[in-house]
Amino acid sequence: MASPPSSIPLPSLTYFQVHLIFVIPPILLLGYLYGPLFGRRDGIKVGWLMFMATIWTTPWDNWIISHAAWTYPPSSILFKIYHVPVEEHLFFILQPLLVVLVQAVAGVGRGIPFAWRGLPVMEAEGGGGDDKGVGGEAKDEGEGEKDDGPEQENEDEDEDERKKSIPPSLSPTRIRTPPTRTSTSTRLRKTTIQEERIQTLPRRPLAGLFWLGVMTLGGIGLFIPLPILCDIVVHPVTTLTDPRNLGLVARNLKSPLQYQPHPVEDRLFYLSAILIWISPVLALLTALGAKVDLPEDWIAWAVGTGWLWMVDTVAIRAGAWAIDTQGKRTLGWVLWRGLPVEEAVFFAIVSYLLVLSSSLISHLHFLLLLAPPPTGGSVPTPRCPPANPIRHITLLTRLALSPPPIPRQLLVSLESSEATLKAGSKSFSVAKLGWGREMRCGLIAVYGWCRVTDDLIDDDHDEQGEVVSIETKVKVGGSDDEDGGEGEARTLTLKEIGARKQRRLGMMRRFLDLAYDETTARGDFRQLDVFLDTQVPSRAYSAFYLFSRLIVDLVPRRPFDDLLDGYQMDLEFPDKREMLQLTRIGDGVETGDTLWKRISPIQTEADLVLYADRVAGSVADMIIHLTWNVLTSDPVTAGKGWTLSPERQETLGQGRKMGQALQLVNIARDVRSDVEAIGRIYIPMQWFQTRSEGEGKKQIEMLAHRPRDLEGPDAFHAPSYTLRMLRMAEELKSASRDAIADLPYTARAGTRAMVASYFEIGKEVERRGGQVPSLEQGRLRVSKRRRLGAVLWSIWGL
Ligand SMILES: CC(C)=CCC/C(C)=C/CC/C(C)=C/CC/C(C)=C/COP(=O)(O)OP(=O)(O)O
Repeated sequence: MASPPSSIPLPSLTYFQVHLIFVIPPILLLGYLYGPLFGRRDGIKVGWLMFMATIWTTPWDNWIISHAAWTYPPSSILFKIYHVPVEEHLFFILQPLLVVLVQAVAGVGRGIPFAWRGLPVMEAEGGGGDDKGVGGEAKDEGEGEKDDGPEQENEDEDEDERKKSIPPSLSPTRIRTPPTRTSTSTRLRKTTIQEERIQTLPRRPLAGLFWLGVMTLGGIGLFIPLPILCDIVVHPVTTLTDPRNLGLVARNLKSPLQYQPHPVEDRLFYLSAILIWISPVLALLTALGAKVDLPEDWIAWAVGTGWLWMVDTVAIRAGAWAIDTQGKRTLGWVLWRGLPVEEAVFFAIVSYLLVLSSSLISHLHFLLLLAPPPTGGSVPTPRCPPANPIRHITLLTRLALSPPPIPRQLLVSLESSEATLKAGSKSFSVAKLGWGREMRCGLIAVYGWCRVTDDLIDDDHDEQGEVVSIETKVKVGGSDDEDGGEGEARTLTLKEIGARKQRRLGMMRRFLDLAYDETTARGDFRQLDVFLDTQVPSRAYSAFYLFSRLIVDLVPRRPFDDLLDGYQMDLEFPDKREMLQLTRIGDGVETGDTLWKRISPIQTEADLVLYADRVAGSVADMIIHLTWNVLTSDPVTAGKGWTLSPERQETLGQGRKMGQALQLVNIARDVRSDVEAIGRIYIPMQWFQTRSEGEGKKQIEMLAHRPRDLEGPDAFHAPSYTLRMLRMAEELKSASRDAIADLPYTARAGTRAMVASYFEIGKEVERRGGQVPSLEQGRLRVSKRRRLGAVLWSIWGL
């Protein structure tokens, strides 16, 4: 272990210079990187750790220095407060900042900030009116089935799809039980299982005891000097009865503050002092359940420890401070190049404590989001902890002392929704980097629901974008059928497919009714859970469940209704075959007003903006509500009727415009592929009508019937439409961009990232002169690298 200190001389450094050269620059760099995400939760966490480090360490540090375990050349320091140099006090503050920032940067993509798989499931409680999900009455189910029977029958084909689309590690998102004759009991059982709860912060008494043991060892090392300890091992009786030894130990035990080290040597002094000082805190935190178990925790520990070892080595060798290596107060062992073992232990164990505390605080912040403790009244605890540090810490302490168990399904749903989004939305998976953890979690819930509902309405195409619903075999029946049979394969007619979509839309509206129902708001999820179990297709289950448990308190219903109105507009388009007939204009069909109207519900630019507002302005609305409720102490709640101040109304309006802009970019990109895949033309009919006589008719015919023809006099001329749409998008974007500054600070980077990620598509369309590919030619894609570049650039406001 020991190696001789290197003989290469180092220029001498003062303590402050050590900070300036080695400690402050990495903090500034990490602070710059993480700054846009550094919010209230991080601020209070770091502030708390700095405060605790200062009050816990200052008396100890004074005591150690007064016993000369280390010393400072007078020329190395500015001044002392009692025994401790002011630069040392600065260290108490900088070290937590450094370690927490490394952990935050290393874990920036992390969703759930603790490992939970493998934790035991608590026993499901039965009965009760609150969030137990058990005992859904047969009556409720019967009613649900009566209303929605046909939908359920047709949804069974979804089960196979679900299995394909969800990564095996995350399956099952919904726990299925084998089909039985008595479907009611099956469903009740399913509901029971889904409410299994997990204590994510189980107490760790053994770990606590371990650290108490270490503390005891520290005590022994401190109060019984090493020479006496060695004598005890060799001659226990004589040593333990020697009055001189007993006198020294007894005196120190009696008045620890007047502690007298062994006059000649006390080589265990510094090491024991470290252990006795830090172990009680570690014992308390680990007993409460704190754990260092995620990769980023270990990265932060390793980087923090390694860096500070390096800094310490350099500082000692440059004479900024000196550790007693003569064997009076230390073991005199050197780990490497002049770093005493005690210093190595000190930095390793302090970094460990910091990582442990920091991950515990993140854990508590997350519990506050998923399961806020009741306030006593009917008002739920805000999901954003208070800005006032005392109230903030008090709330976290309350949670640490009685951590709420979390429904297992909530954690499963969060992970599976994130995985679905990762596979389904390129823009989102890159843009989410700009958001802090709690917001990202809300976004996954909101965005996941929008995504799966959109898929349920639009599932005319499969993963590869191939049309599957026209003239295709759709299996009806399956494992959930009453008779448990496999069901017969048969072809659904277009009419049936249309009717199925309408039923799904109806199902979504009924879901919103139940989710925002007063009973649910009071925490009684029974009716809702029966609905989830019986009416929601399996592949959509996680997203609906997540919505019901997380979103209802954070986002009002209105934007979701808007979204469904947008879907309704989608359903007003003719089906593909009809569209192809209607657009066979050249075959002698006259394009009277009614014909244009039958081709698309989007007749004018205003209709297009209305559509974009419903399907994407609404998403902006949801996100903005999330930011207010997750990131500020001034939440917008159901209790206050979701009322907004005029300033917030203005921001919301601007935000919706931004959503519209992003949707227009999306539509521009997909003008050809939408026609091929789902038979829809989102270009306002007016744009065709106002072209020269015959030209508009020809253009729409070309688009509908030969979307793959990119060039030639008879090809659809996409740029005249796509570039026009992009201009509209650009105008909306410029009008609303400044409003991003009115969002909460830590929402700005994420919003900019979203905008940048989606607008990269627009830039690509423009770069191609407005020409967009058809489905067969491959969807226009922006490489992940380019998106990432745009997102990172926008996050730092560059
Ligand atoms: C300006 C202010 C105050 C706020 C802005 C508020 C925000 C974040 C607006 C953005 C809202 C948003 C993300 C709308 C969705 C737009 C859209 C085109 C969605 C299509 O998404 P996907 O289908 O997932 O796209 P890809 O699959 O192509 O990635």
